[in-house]
Formats: sequence, structure tokens, C-alpha cells
Amino acid sequence: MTGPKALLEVDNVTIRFGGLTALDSVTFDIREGEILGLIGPNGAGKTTCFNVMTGVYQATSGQVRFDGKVLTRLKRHKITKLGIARTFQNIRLFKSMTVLENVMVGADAHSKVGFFDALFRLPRHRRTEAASTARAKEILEIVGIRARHDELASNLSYGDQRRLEIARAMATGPKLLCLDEPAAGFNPAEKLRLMELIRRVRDEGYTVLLIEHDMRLVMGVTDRIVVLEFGRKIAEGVPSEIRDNPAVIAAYLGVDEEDAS
Ligand SMILES: Nc1ncnc2c1ncn2[C@@H]1O[C@H](COP(=O)(O)OP(=O)(O)OP(=O)(O)O)[C@@H](O)[C@H]1O
Repeated sequence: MTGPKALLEVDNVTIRFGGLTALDSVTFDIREGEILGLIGPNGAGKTTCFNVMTGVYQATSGQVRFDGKVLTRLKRHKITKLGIARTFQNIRLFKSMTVLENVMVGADAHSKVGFFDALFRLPRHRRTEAASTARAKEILEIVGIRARHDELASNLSYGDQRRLEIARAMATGPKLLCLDEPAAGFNPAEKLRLMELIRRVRDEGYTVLLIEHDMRLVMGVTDRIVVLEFGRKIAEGVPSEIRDNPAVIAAYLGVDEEDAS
């Protein structure tokens, strides 16, 4: 097969919580450089899928591979180090730190400088700090809030706090950036700006996984879409295929497939 290689492969993943099968033999991949949408009605298993990819949950069976490496049973920080970063549905910033500091915390998770270098401010630490400050400002520029780098995170508008969350995830230097409902609480104008930002992030070389309820946003920004319902993959394709897929329409309208077609 030619074309972009699979960066992340979800291979036949099942996860059960007691009697509930939250994911049932789910298989799909995320290709390098694409924006993949993961959608489905409430309770379909999207967040669970995210949590399996990022090491929060362990799959009952099946495998997740990233860049060819099996992620199953790896700890969360190891997965971050391999190059997967995420944002959360609920904003999780350090509100009493500045915007820049919030991004630097993300970069530090990846820093190669040891504890003693930092404690005694050895030259290696100072050089690394200067480089990570510069990189953090670049990232803030990409997400559009560089001018506000000195302000407390709590002073930012809701929309800018979401941008900062994305910046902080980018600062860990990921290959894959997973966005969990980034448009929650946004008005239509903010959603349009978010679409531009997601495209820009991809153009900067990141691969993006997007979980999002807003169909217009998902259809407008993704290259491909995977649809889950009751823990099963019911469709996969480019946005125009998904828009016209009777099973997807039925899942969203909550009617039988025959009735929807
Ligand atoms: N830790 C857990 N323990 C038990 N059940 C869970 C757990 N996490 C998720 N579930 C269940 O798994 C199913 C899938 O939930 P999940 O949160 O992944 O869906 P979702 O598609 O992300 O939904 P939403 O759009 O509402 O966020 C639900 O029935 C949920 O109650």
C-alpha cells in the first residue's frame, strides 16, 4: 500500500467495564499528517478509545500501536514521551501560572535536563531554558496568544484558555495531538477560528485526532472520520461519505437504519 503511513493503529481493541463492553473489536488507524475525526452519539466509546490510546485504560484485548510500538500496558508518561499528547474536555490549566509558564510545564515534561542541572542552574540548564522559552513563544504564536504570554492563565478568555491547552499539549513535542471536544462552549465565530487553528497545527507537522460533537466543525476540518456507536465502529471514510451514510444518520437520529435510508 502506498500513501501516508499509519502513525497510530487501533487493532481489534475491546474494553469491558464489568458487564459493559465500551469498545467492541474496534480497528482503525490514524495516518501521518492527517486530521482524523472520531465521532458518535453520547456513550459511543469515543473518550474510552482516547483513554486506551493515552494509557489511562488498558484494553481487555487487542492492541494499540504507535509508530510501530505496542502501547498496551505502557504507563501514561511513557506514552507522552513516545509522542502522543492530549487536551481534556474540561480545561486543566495552572490558573495561577502565567500563560508562558503553562506552556513551559508542558515542555519540561520532555526536557532532558536533570534535577541537579536545574537546581544549581548549570549552564546546560540555562541554555535549555532559553531554548524552551523561545520554543514556547513560537507555539503561543501558532495558537495566536503570544502577546498574552506574561498574563496569568486565569485572566484569559475561555476561548484563549482552550488555545493555551492546545499550546501546552504541543509543547511536549508530540507527533500525535489528540483534542477532546475542543469546541465545547464555543460560539460559531470561535468555532470558525478553532477550525483555522486545527488546520494550522496540522500544517505545522502534527497529526491530529479530533473528538468533537459539533458536526459542522468535524465535517469542515477533518480529512477522514471514524464513527462509533455502542462501542462498535459503524463507519469510516471521508466527510462526504460519512454525511451520506445511512447507518451514521440513523445513529444520530436514533432511528432504525431502514427508516433513515
Ligand atoms: N471507567 C469506567 N467505568 C465504567 N464504565 C465506563 C467507564 N468509562 C466509560 N464507561 C462507559 O463506557 C461507555 C462509553 O463511554 P465514553 O465516555 O467512552 O463515551 P463517549 O462516546 O465519549 O460519550 P460522550 O460523547 O458522552 O463523552 C459508556 O456507557 C460509559 O458509561
